[in-house]
Amino acid sequence: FPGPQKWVENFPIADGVRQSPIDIVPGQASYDAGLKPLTLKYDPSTCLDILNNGHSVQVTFADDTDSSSLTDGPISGLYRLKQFHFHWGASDSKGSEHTVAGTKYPAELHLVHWNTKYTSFSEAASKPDGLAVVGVFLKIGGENPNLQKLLDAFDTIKSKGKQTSFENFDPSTLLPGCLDYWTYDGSLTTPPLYESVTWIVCKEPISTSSAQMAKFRTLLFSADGAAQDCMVDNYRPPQPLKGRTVRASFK
Ligand SMILES: CC[C@H](CNC(=O)c1ccc(S(N)(=O)=O)cc1)c1ccc2[nH]ccc2c1
Ligand SMILES: [Zn+2]
Repeated sequence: FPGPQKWVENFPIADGVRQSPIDIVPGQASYDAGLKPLTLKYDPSTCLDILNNGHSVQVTFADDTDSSSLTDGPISGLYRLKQFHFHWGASDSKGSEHTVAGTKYPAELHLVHWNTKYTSFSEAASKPDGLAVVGVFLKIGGENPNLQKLLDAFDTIKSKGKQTSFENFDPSTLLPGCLDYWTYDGSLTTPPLYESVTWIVCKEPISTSSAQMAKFRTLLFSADGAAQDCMVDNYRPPQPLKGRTVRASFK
């Protein structure tokens, strides 16, 4: 799985017009009074399992009903929650995919939703209005007890391909108190880099501790039995804006 600089060889869209992540410059974002507050309704009983997919740690949800969904905000219609995952660095000085006026956070949470005008995530994933991803920055502060529930499962999913059941987790416990956001048209940040994502990046970070960040770094990119390769720096750096507008839901 070659690094971001090589992706263009197999995925030419890596040089496309709406690639993600980007550097968000608050002073250049345009406030849009027409943007609605986000409506995020999550049902913990839809939480299924936690997986090391070789690129990140992912918590997957049952998406056969509308019970965990995103509506309003910058989108129209209803998008169902499919999964959430994280990106993080080898140290607390880097790790987020989006940056804010050049500032990197130690990690970034992505809550991935798909547009129910399509019949499945896989169908939606390649459509220009197919996905909506809510991004939440993690900053170093107090220990996060809600995050700890995830971290406690990491020992059983250390290597690539490992997964274990993970039930009754409420992803809204990982959201910041204030849901002010920036939004722009972008892409998946890993191959196939489809330009199918309405990005919704929360202005307010959530807190985590340095010790909790260290726990993320105990995961492995490598499968059982292979040479141990620590899962760190699984973030794509910011991509060219190419004339896109970033809108703010707040003044
Ligand atoms: C269509 C891609 C998908 C796998 N990738 C993802 O689901 C995904 C989701 C979110 C983000 S991010 N960081 O932007 O939030 C990046 C990647 C995917 C889904 C089903 C598939 N079947 C075969 C291949 C295959 C690939
Ligand atoms: Zn992501």
